[in-house]
Amino acid sequence: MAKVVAIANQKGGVGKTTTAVNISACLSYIGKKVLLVDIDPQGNATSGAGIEKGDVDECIYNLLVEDTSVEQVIRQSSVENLDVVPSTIQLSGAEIELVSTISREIRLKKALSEMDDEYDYMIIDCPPSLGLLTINALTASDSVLIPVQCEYYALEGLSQLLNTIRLVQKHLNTDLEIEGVLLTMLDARTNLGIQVIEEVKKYFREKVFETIIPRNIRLGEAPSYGLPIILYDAKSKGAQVYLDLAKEVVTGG
Ligand SMILES: Nc1ncnc2c1ncn2[C@@H]1O[C@H](COP(=O)(O)OP(=O)(O)OP(=O)(O)O)[C@@H](O)[C@H]1O
Ligand SMILES: [Mg+2]
Repeated sequence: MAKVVAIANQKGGVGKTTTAVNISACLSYIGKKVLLVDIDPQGNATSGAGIEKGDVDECIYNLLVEDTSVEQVIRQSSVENLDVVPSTIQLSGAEIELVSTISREIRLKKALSEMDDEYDYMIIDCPPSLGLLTINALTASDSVLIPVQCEYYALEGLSQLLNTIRLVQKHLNTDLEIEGVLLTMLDARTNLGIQVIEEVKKYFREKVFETIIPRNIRLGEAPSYGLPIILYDAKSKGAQVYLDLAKEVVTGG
């Protein structure tokens, strides 16, 4: 049985995709079979995992809206043991098209359950919104990992996210848990970063991952080569911290 983890925060640019791609690659690196599911129309996780979006015929859109089987959509990535359900800009229309679809919130869950025995982990990269795509991700997941950027206003918007998680728990997925809160893009040279860490820990307590992701130039560069950090620069700080995070997730940290 695969463990399904959604990477979600409706705030843009907090490190969701960087985390989804790199935790997926690091889980594969330590021997797990992983499916990275891109449910963001921007398709950044797709290209970050080395898949050329222009070459994708059938993507997650077809799976959500047209009942295409997940097997038909899955692609191999540049990493051994890591497969991808790609997304393209086509998905941007899905939210509106799904509105009139029967069981619109459980489309992804149904599709992924077909592949449940094939993988150890499924990691879902969510878009920066709390619409039907993110609801589909939360409904399909066992847990949600929340990246929070170490900057001023870090906690802003999190109450809306927690509210959405509670609604999903109540109506669609009673078993959904919070995997943890991940602090990202820490600039250790500033006091602000330290303050944000304290603030987030005060609020989320033991739910905060021990691993903190620093700002690391190599992490920012890797996507333009279509490579996860563990392949782009295995010796970098970025590779080390995402490997630590993957281990924390596996051991239940
Ligand atoms: N730890 C890091 N160090 C340096 N750059 C980073 C780090 N994490 C993310 N970035 C860069 O910051 C930008 C935003 O990160 P990312 O795309 O992962 O965020 P996101 O939450 O997925 O954004 P969106 O909400 O648009 O989907 C990207 O250019 C990424 O390469
Ligand atoms: Mg993203």
